[in-house]
Amino acid sequence: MKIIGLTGSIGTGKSTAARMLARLGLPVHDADATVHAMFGRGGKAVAAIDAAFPGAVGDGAVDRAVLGRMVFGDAAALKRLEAIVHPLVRAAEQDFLRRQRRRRSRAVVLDIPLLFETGGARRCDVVVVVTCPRFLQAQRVLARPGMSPERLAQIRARQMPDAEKIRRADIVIPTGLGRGPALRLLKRSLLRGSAQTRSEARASEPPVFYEYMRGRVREACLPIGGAGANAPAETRAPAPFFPATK
Ligand SMILES: CC(C)(COP(=O)(O)OP(=O)(O)OC[C@H]1O[C@@H](n2cnc3c(N)ncnc32)[C@H](O)[C@@H]1O)[C@@H](O)C(=O)NCCC(=O)NCCS
Ligand SMILES: Nc1ncnc2c1ncn2[C@@H]1O[C@H](COP(=O)(O)OP(=O)(O)OP(=O)(O)O)[C@@H](O)[C@H]1O
Repeated sequence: MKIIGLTGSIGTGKSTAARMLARLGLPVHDADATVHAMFGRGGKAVAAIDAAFPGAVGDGAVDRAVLGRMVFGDAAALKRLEAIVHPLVRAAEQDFLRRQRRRRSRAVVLDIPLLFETGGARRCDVVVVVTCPRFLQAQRVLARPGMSPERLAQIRARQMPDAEKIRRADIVIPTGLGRGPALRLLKRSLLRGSAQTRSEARASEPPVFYEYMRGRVREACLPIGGAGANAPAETRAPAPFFPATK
């Protein structure tokens, strides 16, 4: 059974890509969703979070907004949280892999935001990284309720830089070109990649990926507007702006 790792920085399009892959018939394990489930009422992590982060649990469930405020700006607190959560996520992932092996699935997807940071790439046959330009990432994330430029900066500081993820990737999927192109690229490279070794997957990548990895395509994205003069500077497209493929 081929294990396809799917990762990318905050707001770069992991969940969207994972949904596309699920619709294509691949079983997907979503690490974020696992965390969210174990934080719900009766969830496996609630008691441990209550003990370690007083005030983060209310009505029998973890309040993720409150917990997020406690940890994203505090490296030591985040480490304590990860020490509680990551082993539980890993156990759930192993259950998933066992179930899929029993069902004789040929390929599965592990959607893990911190795949590289936690050494998870070693467990995968192929690693797919989704990416989009920084300003577009900021537009997407800052459109979420409760998000602020400060929170985004804190989370970015806790994640491996995009350029390093792209360097380590076997397959890179730019998501700034829209859903159609992302889906086409996923189909083309992954459905083949799921039956391939890592080096074969690298060799079969369409040229745009190589260009992207060499830094020759500065921003693979369509000129999407939306960030007006009063929007935070980081959400504005850098000028001059070149659409993909140059
Ligand atoms: C702090 C928590 C409660 C905030 O929950 P909330 O629903 O507000 O945010 P969400 O989970 O959707 O994450 C928002 C963004 O932060 C990123 N993020 C989450 N945890 C981490 C982390 N430990 N390090 C870096 N980035 C992180 C996510 O990948 C996502 O891009 C939650 O993210 C959490 O429990 N994180 C620790 C567990 C963890 O490491 N999860 C990552 C997948 S295993
Ligand atoms: N290929 C794409 N084309 C256009 N928009 C996209 C694409 N992929 C993602 N988006 C948009 O970007 C936003 C973030 O996407 P998504 O939630 O999939 O990111 P994520 O990486 O899972 O985020 P997080 O790390 O916070 O969980 C969403 O509004 C989504 O609709």
